[in-house]
Amino acid sequence: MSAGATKVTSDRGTLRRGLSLAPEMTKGFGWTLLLALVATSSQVIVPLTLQRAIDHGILAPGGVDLGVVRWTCALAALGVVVAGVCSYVMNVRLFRASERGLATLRRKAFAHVHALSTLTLNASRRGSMVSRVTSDVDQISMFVQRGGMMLIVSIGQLLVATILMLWYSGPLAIFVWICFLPLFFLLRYFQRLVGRAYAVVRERVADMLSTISESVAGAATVRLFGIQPRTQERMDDAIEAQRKAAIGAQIRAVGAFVSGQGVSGAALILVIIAGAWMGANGHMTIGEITAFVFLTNLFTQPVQTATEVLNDLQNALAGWRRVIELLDTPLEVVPPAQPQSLSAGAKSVQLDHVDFAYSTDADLVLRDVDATIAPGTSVAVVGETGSGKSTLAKLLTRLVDPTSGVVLVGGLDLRDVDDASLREAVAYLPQEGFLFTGTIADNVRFARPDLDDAGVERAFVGIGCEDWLVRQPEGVRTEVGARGSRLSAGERQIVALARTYVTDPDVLILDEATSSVDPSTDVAVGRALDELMRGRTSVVIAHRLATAEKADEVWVMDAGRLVQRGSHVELVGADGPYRRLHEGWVASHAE
Ligand SMILES: Nc1ncnc2c1ncn2[C@@H]1O[C@H](COP(=O)(O)OP(=O)(O)OP(=O)(O)O)[C@@H](O)[C@H]1O
Repeated sequence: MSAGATKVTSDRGTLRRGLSLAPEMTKGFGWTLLLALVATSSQVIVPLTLQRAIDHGILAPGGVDLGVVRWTCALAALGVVVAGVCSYVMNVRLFRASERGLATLRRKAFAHVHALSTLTLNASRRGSMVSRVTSDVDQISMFVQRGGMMLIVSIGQLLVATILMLWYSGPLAIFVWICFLPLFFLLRYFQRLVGRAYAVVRERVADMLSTISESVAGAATVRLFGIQPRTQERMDDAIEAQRKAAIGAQIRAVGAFVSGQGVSGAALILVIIAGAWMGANGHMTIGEITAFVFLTNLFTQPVQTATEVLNDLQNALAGWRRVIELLDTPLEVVPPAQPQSLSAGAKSVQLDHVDFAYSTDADLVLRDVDATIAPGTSVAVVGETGSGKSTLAKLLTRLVDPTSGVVLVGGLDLRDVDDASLREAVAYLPQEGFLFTGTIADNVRFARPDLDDAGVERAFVGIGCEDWLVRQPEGVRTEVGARGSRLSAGERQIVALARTYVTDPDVLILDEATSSVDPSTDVAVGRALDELMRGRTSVVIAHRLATAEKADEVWVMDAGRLVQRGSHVELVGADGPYRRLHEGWVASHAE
């Protein structure tokens, strides 16, 4: 997606911003950190007690002191239990906090997708949006739940191990650090390398999901046109690109991990050699050397872990960046600062010298459209394909805002109207009413959740389609299938019309269906439309002669301009584009 307004580039910036978007993730973090520290500190009790047990118990000057061995073992056991309990509680807390935070992030991302205008949604591929809300957030969750916790423990472990190593032997502790210093630089290098590789992976995953969702949504078209091989090829390419990117990133990550392991092993050997030398020269006791080897292990673990965490972290950062980019995509239709509500009752609709272009560098698709519709009257908008009819409908429903000029409903500039009030007062019916999986009643109820089955039935009576409803196998409880696939196009329209009817809007904007439906359904749809439009201010993008004839006024659009307006009878009588359009309609009917 190209529309990221604020580019967050630095890892730290991304992390800070990401966490601020999901504050639940860091809520109570202090306690979690404390638990991590207690767990880590308890772990180091083992090498400490081991040293005591060897030096003051087993190798005690006066012979084996079983008392010391006993209490040191008991202390070690206590350390292990405390470490286990703290680690358990810490994990649960971390898991809860991260899941809450991720849910918020998903919700925010999803809400933003809905708030984005249809333009942005068209421009950036929907699959990419889906991947931002799903798999990108999953990557963040993997890091926060696994890597994040490991990182906290590791840092604590590194600190505690260093302090204790310094306590036992300053020179040997410094020696261990010197052995690991090259690894820290190597890790920085790998971090950059792995980071870039994972950014590519996230993009490839998004591409793949886009391709999959498009192929699934267009499955029928693919089959009808026999383009399975081409579609399969596109899918294969997307999957292959994702596979290659993932392997490339994994190879780099494994490189980082193996370097960590190599350096850790080498350091341990060097410590044993150096320890043995120091022991031989009387600088350290056997117990201290043993404890030191344990501590070195405690030190190397986090360093190795860091290489693994790096993997998750880079993947998560790449995901986080994409989620942030989505959230930073500016809304084209900005909510009003001081929202106003539309008053109840019939409303006028006015276009005041409206120009519109789909983007700043595109040509105007509507030019100086200036007209008013009186409350309760109907307008049929006609014109050649591409003349701007649907764009006009988008402006009237505020799916987009004018480039210049004003759209007013009930005397209010739509840009000042509260969204809920606008959706209540102005209903839009697209050519293909979108139905969700569920029953007919569920779909009608979306608009009015309080409605019972009888209320839904009344809606069908209201639009004159009760005969159609009784023919459905289970009445209002008939399942419509995914996206209404069990109903015909015309039947889907009937349900969509009933859904609009129950919202009782004051203004209706509808795009008349062009798809032909069987005659009886066609009659039912026509009747429903008439019922729905009765007494309401209506704008119909008309594709049929009958609709234009019935409307109080006809608007003729041509190349983005409103070139003619008047009643059907007036316009047919005048020499102009409408008459030509009308002749075309009549001719096509006569065929
Ligand atoms: N999302 C979009 N982005 C960019 N340009 C668009 C977009 N939608 C429509 N257009 C352009 O705007 C112009 C008007 O399109 P519009 O869909 O309003 O025409 P229409 O009269 O409704 O056509 P039809 O009768 O075929 O539906 C066309 O040139 C079209 O290419």
